[in-house]
Amino acid sequence: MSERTIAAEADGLTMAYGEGDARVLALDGVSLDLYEGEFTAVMGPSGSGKSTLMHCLAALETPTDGKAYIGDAEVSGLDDKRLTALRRDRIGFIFQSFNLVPTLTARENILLPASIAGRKVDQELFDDAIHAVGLESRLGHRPSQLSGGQQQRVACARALVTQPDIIFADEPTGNLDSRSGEEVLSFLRRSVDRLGQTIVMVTHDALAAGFTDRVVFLADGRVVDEMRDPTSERVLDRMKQFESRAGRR
Ligand SMILES: Nc1ncnc2c1ncn2[C@@H]1O[C@H](COP(=O)(O)OP(=O)(O)OP(=O)(O)O)[C@@H](O)[C@H]1O
Repeated sequence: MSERTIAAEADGLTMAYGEGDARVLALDGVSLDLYEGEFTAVMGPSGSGKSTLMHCLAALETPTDGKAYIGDAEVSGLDDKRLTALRRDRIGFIFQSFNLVPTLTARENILLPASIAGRKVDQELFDDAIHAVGLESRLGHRPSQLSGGQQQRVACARALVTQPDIIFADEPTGNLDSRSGEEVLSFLRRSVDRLGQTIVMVTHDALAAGFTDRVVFLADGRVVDEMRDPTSERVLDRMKQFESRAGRR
C-alpha cells in the first residue's frame, strides 16, 4: 500500500460541555488521522460526538484537551488572525442547511469565498465544477429560485473552487430527497477521484457512506471502529451490530 499523507489529525481530542451534574463528555480522547485525497465518512448514533469532532478539526470550536491539526498546523496554537486565514485558505465547508447568501446569484455565491480571500478562481476549475454539478443554466438564479438539491450543489461548487486542503461536510444530504442526495454524493466522489480533493463527511446514512473510501464509527465520544472501501450493505450490517450491542448494555 502506498504511503498516505495526513490531511488532518485529531490527537487525544476531548470536549466537555457544562459543569457538575450537567457535564457532558462529547469527545473522550479521540485520536484519528484523515488522509489526503480520501473521502471519509464519520458515522455514529445521535449525540456520539460527530459534529463536535468536525468542529474541533475545522477550528470552529476549541477542545477542552488534546490537539487538532490541519496538515502540520496545530489549530489551537494559532492566533485569531492565523486561524481566520487557515479557515479561509485551507478549509471548505458544506452544511446541511446550504448556507447560501439569499441576495446573491448562484455564480456570486460560488465565487464569494475566493473573492473575500482576494483570490482569482481558476476558470477551468469553475467551468468543471459547474459542469459536474449541472448548474450551467442556473448560474444567474438566486437560492430561492433553486431546488434544495440545486442549492446544495451550489454549496459544493463553492467549497470546491477554492481548492481547499480539506472539505468538511456536515450531513450534506440531510435535507435532500434521495435522488438529489445521490447527485451531490456523486459530485463529491468525482471531485475526490478527479481532483484529489480531501473530504470528511458526517452522515447518518449508510447509502451516503457507500460513496466514501473509509468510514469511521464513533460512539460515546470515542472511535469504536472503522471500515475501508465500504458498501452501504456492509455499513448497515455494522450499524445493526452496534445497535444490538447498545441494546444489551
Ligand atoms: N454547545 C453545547 N453545549 C452543551 N452540550 C453540547 C453542545 N454541543 C454538543 N453538546 C452535547 O455533546 C454531545 C455530542 O454532540 P454532537 O452534536 O457532537 O453529536 P452528533 O453525533 O453530531 O449528534 P447528531 O447526530 O444528533 O447531530 C451531545 O450529548 C450533545 O448534547
